[in-house]
Amino acid sequence: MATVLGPAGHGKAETRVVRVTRDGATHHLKDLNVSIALAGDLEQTYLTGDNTGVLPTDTMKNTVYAFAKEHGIPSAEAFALRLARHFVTSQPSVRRASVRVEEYAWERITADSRSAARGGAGHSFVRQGRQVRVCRVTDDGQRYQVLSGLSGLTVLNSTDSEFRGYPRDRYTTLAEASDRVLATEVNALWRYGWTGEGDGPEPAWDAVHARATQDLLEAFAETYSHSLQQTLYRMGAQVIENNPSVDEVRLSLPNKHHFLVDLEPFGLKNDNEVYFAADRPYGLIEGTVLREGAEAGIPEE
Ligand SMILES: O=c1[nH]c(=O)c2[nH]c(=O)[nH]c2[nH]1
Repeated sequence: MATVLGPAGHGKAETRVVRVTRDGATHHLKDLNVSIALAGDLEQTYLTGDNTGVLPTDTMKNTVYAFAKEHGIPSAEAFALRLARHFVTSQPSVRRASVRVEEYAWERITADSRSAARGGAGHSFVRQGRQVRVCRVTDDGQRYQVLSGLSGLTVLNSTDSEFRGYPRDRYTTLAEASDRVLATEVNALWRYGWTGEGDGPEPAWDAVHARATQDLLEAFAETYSHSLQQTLYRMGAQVIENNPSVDEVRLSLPNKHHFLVDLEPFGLKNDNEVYFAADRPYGLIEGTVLREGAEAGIPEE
Protein backbone atom coordinates (compact mmCIF):
# COMPACT_ATOMS: atom_id res chain seq x y z
CA MET A 1 0.00 0.00 0.00
CA ALA A 2 1.35 3.44 -0.91
CA THR A 3 2.19 5.80 1.92
CA VAL A 4 3.27 9.41 2.10
CA LEU A 5 4.75 11.49 4.90
CA GLY A 6 2.41 13.94 6.63
CA PRO A 7 3.45 16.85 8.84
CA ALA A 8 6.71 16.04 10.67
CA GLY A 9 9.39 17.83 12.59
CA HIS A 10 12.19 17.33 15.05
CA GLY A 11 13.46 19.23 18.02
CA LYS A 12 14.93 19.11 21.50
CA ALA A 13 12.37 19.18 24.28
CA GLU A 14 12.87 20.55 27.76
CA THR A 15 16.39 21.87 27.83
CA ARG A 16 16.76 23.20 31.35
CA VAL A 17 18.98 26.25 31.50
CA VAL A 18 19.76 28.34 34.55
CA ARG A 19 21.63 31.56 33.85
CA VAL A 20 23.32 33.44 36.69
CA THR A 21 24.22 37.04 36.01
CA ARG A 22 26.58 38.55 38.56
CA ASP A 23 26.41 42.19 39.45
CA GLY A 24 29.02 42.28 42.20
CA ALA A 25 27.57 40.50 45.21
CA THR A 26 24.05 40.78 43.79
CA HIS A 27 23.23 37.93 41.51
CA HIS A 28 20.29 37.58 39.08
CA LEU A 29 18.75 34.27 38.13
CA LYS A 30 16.85 33.10 35.05
CA ASP A 31 15.53 29.52 35.12
CA LEU A 32 14.02 28.24 31.86
CA ASN A 33 12.80 25.03 30.31
CA VAL A 34 13.22 25.45 26.55
CA SER A 35 11.65 23.23 23.88
CA ILE A 36 12.57 23.66 20.23
CA ALA A 37 10.83 22.17 17.19
CA LEU A 38 12.03 22.63 13.62
CA ALA A 39 10.20 21.86 10.39
CA GLY A 40 10.96 22.38 6.73
CA ASP A 41 12.49 20.49 3.80
CA LEU A 42 13.31 17.45 5.85
CA GLU A 43 11.34 14.71 4.12
CA GLN A 44 14.38 12.78 2.96
CA THR A 45 15.51 11.84 6.41
CA TYR A 46 12.17 10.10 7.00
CA LEU A 47 11.93 8.57 3.53
CA THR A 48 15.50 7.58 2.70
CA GLY A 49 17.60 8.15 5.80
CA ASP A 50 19.47 11.05 4.21
CA ASN A 51 20.47 13.31 7.11
CA THR A 52 21.90 16.15 5.03
CA GLY A 53 19.38 18.70 6.31
CA VAL A 54 18.95 17.40 9.86
CA LEU A 55 20.40 19.72 12.46
CA PRO A 56 21.00 17.38 15.40
CA THR A 57 18.73 17.94 18.35
CA ASP A 58 21.91 17.81 20.43
CA THR A 59 23.08 20.95 18.60
CA MET A 60 19.79 22.66 19.48
CA LYS A 61 20.44 21.95 23.15
CA ASN A 62 23.99 23.31 22.88
CA THR A 63 22.71 26.43 21.13
CA VAL A 64 20.42 27.13 24.07
CA TYR A 65 23.37 26.99 26.46
CA ALA A 66 25.69 28.98 24.20
CA PHE A 67 23.08 31.71 23.62
CA ALA A 68 22.45 31.94 27.36
CA LYS A 69 26.15 32.64 27.81
CA GLU A 70 26.65 34.93 24.80
CA HIS A 71 23.45 36.93 24.80
CA GLY A 72 22.05 36.41 28.29
CA ILE A 73 18.32 35.97 28.86
CA PRO A 74 16.78 39.47 28.86
CA SER A 75 13.29 37.88 28.92
CA ALA A 76 11.82 34.53 27.94
CA GLU A 77 10.34 36.13 24.81
CA ALA A 78 13.54 37.88 23.70
CA PHE A 79 15.50 34.65 24.18
CA ALA A 80 12.92 32.60 22.23
CA LEU A 81 12.82 35.11 19.38
CA ARG A 82 16.61 35.05 19.03
CA LEU A 83 16.71 31.24 19.01
CA ALA A 84 13.85 30.88 16.52
CA ARG A 85 15.36 33.34 14.06
CA HIS A 86 18.78 31.70 14.42
CA PHE A 87 17.48 28.31 13.29
CA VAL A 88 15.48 29.57 10.28
CA THR A 89 18.30 31.81 9.07
CA SER A 90 21.26 29.50 9.66
CA GLN A 91 19.82 26.21 8.34
CA PRO A 92 18.68 26.17 4.68
CA SER A 93 16.40 23.18 5.32
CA VAL A 94 14.53 24.85 8.18
CA ARG A 95 11.41 26.80 7.20
CA ARG A 96 9.73 27.09 10.56
CA ALA A 97 11.07 27.16 14.09
CA SER A 98 8.96 26.95 17.16
CA VAL A 99 10.40 27.72 20.59
CA ARG A 100 8.46 27.11 23.77
CA VAL A 101 9.68 28.39 27.08
CA GLU A 102 8.55 27.77 30.62
CA GLU A 103 10.09 30.11 33.14
CA TYR A 104 10.28 29.33 36.85
CA ALA A 105 10.39 32.41 39.02
CA TRP A 106 12.79 32.73 41.91
CA GLU A 107 12.36 35.38 44.55
CA ARG A 108 15.23 36.86 46.43
CA ILE A 109 15.35 35.79 50.06
CA THR A 110 15.21 39.23 51.53
CA ALA A 111 17.61 40.20 54.21
CA ASP A 112 16.57 39.45 57.69
CA SER A 113 19.10 40.79 60.13
CA ARG A 114 21.14 37.59 60.24
CA SER A 115 21.61 36.98 56.54
CA ALA A 116 22.16 40.68 55.86
CA ALA A 117 24.93 40.65 58.46
CA ARG A 118 26.49 37.67 56.65
CA GLY A 119 26.03 39.45 53.34
CA GLY A 120 24.11 36.51 51.85
CA ALA A 121 21.04 38.34 50.62
CA GLY A 122 22.31 38.86 47.08
CA HIS A 123 22.63 35.21 46.13
CA SER A 124 19.87 33.38 47.97
CA PHE A 125 16.56 32.63 46.30
CA VAL A 126 13.30 30.84 46.99
CA ARG A 127 11.20 29.32 44.20
CA GLN A 128 7.80 30.96 43.77
CA GLY A 129 4.85 28.60 44.18
CA ARG A 130 3.80 26.48 41.25
CA GLN A 131 3.21 29.37 38.92
CA VAL A 132 5.09 29.07 35.65
CA ARG A 133 5.57 31.77 33.05
CA VAL A 134 5.25 30.45 29.52
CA CYS A 135 6.01 31.74 26.06
CA ARG A 136 5.78 30.25 22.58
CA VAL A 137 7.45 31.83 19.60
CA THR A 138 7.05 30.60 16.05
CA ASP A 139 9.06 31.99 13.16
CA ASP A 140 8.47 31.17 9.50
CA GLY A 141 11.40 33.34 8.45
CA GLN A 142 9.10 36.29 7.66
CA ARG A 143 6.93 36.84 10.70
CA TYR A 144 6.85 35.84 14.30
CA GLN A 145 3.89 34.77 16.33
CA VAL A 146 4.51 35.52 19.99
CA LEU A 147 2.31 33.97 22.66
CA SER A 148 2.97 34.64 26.34
CA GLY A 149 1.15 33.54 29.41
CA LEU A 150 1.25 31.56 32.60
CA SER A 151 0.08 28.33 34.11
CA GLY A 152 -0.53 27.01 37.58
CA LEU A 153 -1.70 30.27 39.16
CA THR A 154 -4.23 29.05 41.72
CA VAL A 155 -6.84 31.51 42.94
CA LEU A 156 -9.92 31.32 45.13
CA ASN A 157 -12.86 33.58 45.97
CA SER A 158 -14.63 32.62 49.20
CA THR A 159 -17.77 34.59 48.24
CA ASP A 160 -19.25 36.67 45.40
CA SER A 161 -19.84 33.55 43.35
CA GLU A 162 -23.09 31.81 42.52
CA PHE A 163 -24.29 29.25 40.00
CA ARG A 164 -28.02 29.16 39.37
CA GLY A 165 -30.58 29.16 36.60
CA TYR A 166 -29.12 26.21 34.66
CA PRO A 167 -31.35 23.61 32.99
CA ARG A 168 -32.27 20.51 34.98
CA ASP A 169 -32.89 17.07 33.55
CA ARG A 170 -33.50 13.72 35.20
CA TYR A 171 -29.78 13.35 35.98
CA THR A 172 -29.28 16.76 37.56
CA THR A 173 -28.58 16.62 41.27
CA LEU A 174 -26.51 19.81 41.65
CA ALA A 175 -28.07 22.21 44.14
CA GLU A 176 -28.27 25.83 43.06
CA ALA A 177 -25.64 27.89 44.86
CA SER A 178 -26.18 31.52 45.73
CA ASP A 179 -22.92 31.83 47.66
CA ARG A 180 -20.18 29.36 46.82
CA VAL A 181 -16.42 29.08 46.75
CA LEU A 182 -14.98 29.68 43.30
CA ALA A 183 -11.47 28.37 42.75
CA THR A 184 -9.42 27.74 39.65
CA GLU A 185 -5.90 27.30 38.36
CA VAL A 186 -5.36 29.96 35.74
CA ASN A 187 -3.79 28.74 32.51
CA ALA A 188 -3.52 31.72 30.18
CA LEU A 189 -1.93 32.44 26.82
CA TRP A 190 -2.11 35.78 25.10
CA ARG A 191 -1.07 36.78 21.60
CA TYR A 192 0.75 39.97 20.73
CA GLY A 193 -0.15 42.01 17.64
CA TRP A 194 3.61 42.49 17.06
CA THR A 195 4.93 40.09 14.41
CA GLY A 196 8.36 41.53 13.67
CA GLU A 197 10.47 44.58 13.04
CA GLY A 198 7.95 46.01 10.54
CA ASP A 199 5.47 46.46 13.39
CA GLY A 200 7.73 48.86 15.30
CA PRO A 201 9.56 48.19 18.54
CA GLU A 202 9.11 44.92 20.41
CA PRO A 203 6.60 45.05 23.24
CA ALA A 204 8.14 45.40 26.71
CA TRP A 205 7.78 41.68 27.40
CA ASP A 206 8.36 41.72 31.15
CA ALA A 207 6.22 44.78 31.80
CA VAL A 208 3.29 43.46 29.76
CA HIS A 209 3.57 40.08 31.46
CA ALA A 210 3.41 41.67 34.89
CA ARG A 211 0.50 43.94 33.91
CA ALA A 212 -1.47 41.12 32.29
CA THR A 213 -0.93 38.85 35.29
CA GLN A 214 -2.21 41.58 37.57
CA ASP A 215 -5.22 42.10 35.29
CA LEU A 216 -6.10 38.41 35.44
CA LEU A 217 -5.92 38.48 39.23
CA GLU A 218 -7.87 41.72 39.59
CA ALA A 219 -10.63 40.65 37.24
CA PHE A 220 -10.94 37.33 39.06
CA ALA A 221 -11.16 39.10 42.41
CA GLU A 222 -13.48 41.91 41.35
CA THR A 223 -16.02 40.09 39.19
CA TYR A 224 -19.23 39.10 40.94
CA SER A 225 -19.48 35.70 39.31
CA HIS A 226 -22.61 33.98 38.01
CA SER A 227 -20.43 31.28 36.46
CA LEU A 228 -16.77 30.57 35.82
CA GLN A 229 -17.58 31.22 32.15
CA GLN A 230 -18.52 34.82 32.95
CA THR A 231 -15.42 35.25 35.11
CA LEU A 232 -13.28 33.86 32.27
CA TYR A 233 -14.61 36.46 29.85
CA ARG A 234 -13.97 39.33 32.28
CA MET A 235 -10.41 38.11 32.93
CA GLY A 236 -9.57 37.98 29.23
CA ALA A 237 -11.31 41.27 28.50
CA GLN A 238 -9.40 43.12 31.21
CA VAL A 239 -6.07 41.94 29.81
CA ILE A 240 -7.05 43.24 26.37
CA GLU A 241 -8.46 46.51 27.71
CA ASN A 242 -5.28 47.34 29.66
CA ASN A 243 -2.62 46.03 27.28
CA PRO A 244 -2.71 47.60 23.81
CA SER A 245 -0.05 45.17 22.53
CA VAL A 246 -2.30 42.15 23.22
CA ASP A 247 -4.97 41.16 20.66
CA GLU A 248 -6.14 37.80 21.97
CA VAL A 249 -6.27 35.91 25.25
CA ARG A 250 -7.05 32.22 25.65
CA LEU A 251 -7.90 30.87 29.08
CA SER A 252 -8.23 27.33 30.31
CA LEU A 253 -9.81 27.30 33.76
CA PRO A 254 -10.44 24.09 35.67
CA ASN A 255 -13.27 24.58 38.12
CA LYS A 256 -11.72 23.38 41.36
CA HIS A 257 -14.95 22.37 43.03
CA HIS A 258 -15.41 23.03 46.73
CA PHE A 259 -18.40 21.09 47.99
CA LEU A 260 -20.08 21.83 51.29
CA VAL A 261 -19.60 18.96 53.72
CA ASP A 262 -22.80 17.57 55.22
CA LEU A 263 -22.32 18.09 58.95
CA GLU A 264 -25.89 17.06 59.88
CA PRO A 265 -24.81 13.53 60.93
CA PHE A 266 -22.75 15.21 63.66
CA GLY A 267 -25.63 17.45 64.69
CA LEU A 268 -23.81 20.48 63.26
CA LYS A 269 -24.96 23.13 60.81
CA ASN A 270 -22.67 24.05 57.92
CA ASP A 271 -23.01 27.79 57.42
CA ASN A 272 -20.86 27.86 54.29
CA GLU A 273 -17.79 27.21 56.39
CA VAL A 274 -16.56 23.66 55.81
CA TYR A 275 -15.80 22.40 52.31
CA PHE A 276 -14.47 19.30 50.68
CA ALA A 277 -11.97 20.30 47.99
CA ALA A 278 -12.42 17.69 45.25
CA ASP A 279 -9.48 17.21 42.91
CA ARG A 280 -11.40 15.31 40.21
CA PRO A 281 -13.47 15.27 38.19
CA TYR A 282 -13.41 18.97 37.56
CA GLY A 283 -15.33 21.23 35.24
CA LEU A 284 -13.11 22.67 32.52
CA ILE A 285 -14.05 26.06 31.17
CA GLU A 286 -12.03 27.29 28.19
CA GLY A 287 -12.42 30.27 25.95
CA THR A 288 -10.77 32.93 23.85
CA VAL A 289 -11.34 36.68 24.20
CA LEU A 290 -10.44 38.83 21.19
CA ARG A 291 -9.88 42.49 20.57
CA GLU A 292 -12.69 43.51 18.24
CA GLY A 293 -11.58 42.94 14.64
CA ALA A 294 -8.76 40.52 15.58
CA GLU A 295 -8.69 36.97 14.26
CA ALA A 296 -8.26 34.02 16.63
CA GLY A 297 -4.73 32.62 16.27
CA ILE A 298 -4.01 30.79 19.51
CA PRO A 299 -4.38 27.02 19.06
CA GLU A 300 -7.22 25.48 21.08
CA GLU A 301 -5.21 22.36 21.98
O1 LIG B 1 -19.28 28.10 36.94
C1 LIG B 1 -19.77 26.99 36.64
N1 LIG B 1 -20.01 26.72 35.33
C2 LIG B 1 -20.53 25.54 34.90
O2 LIG B 1 -20.74 25.31 33.70
C3 LIG B 1 -20.80 24.57 35.91
N2 LIG B 1 -21.31 23.31 35.87
C4 LIG B 1 -21.35 22.84 37.14
O3 LIG B 1 -21.74 21.67 37.48
N3 LIG B 1 -20.91 23.79 38.01
C5 LIG B 1 -20.56 24.88 37.25
N4 LIG B 1 -20.02 26.09 37.60
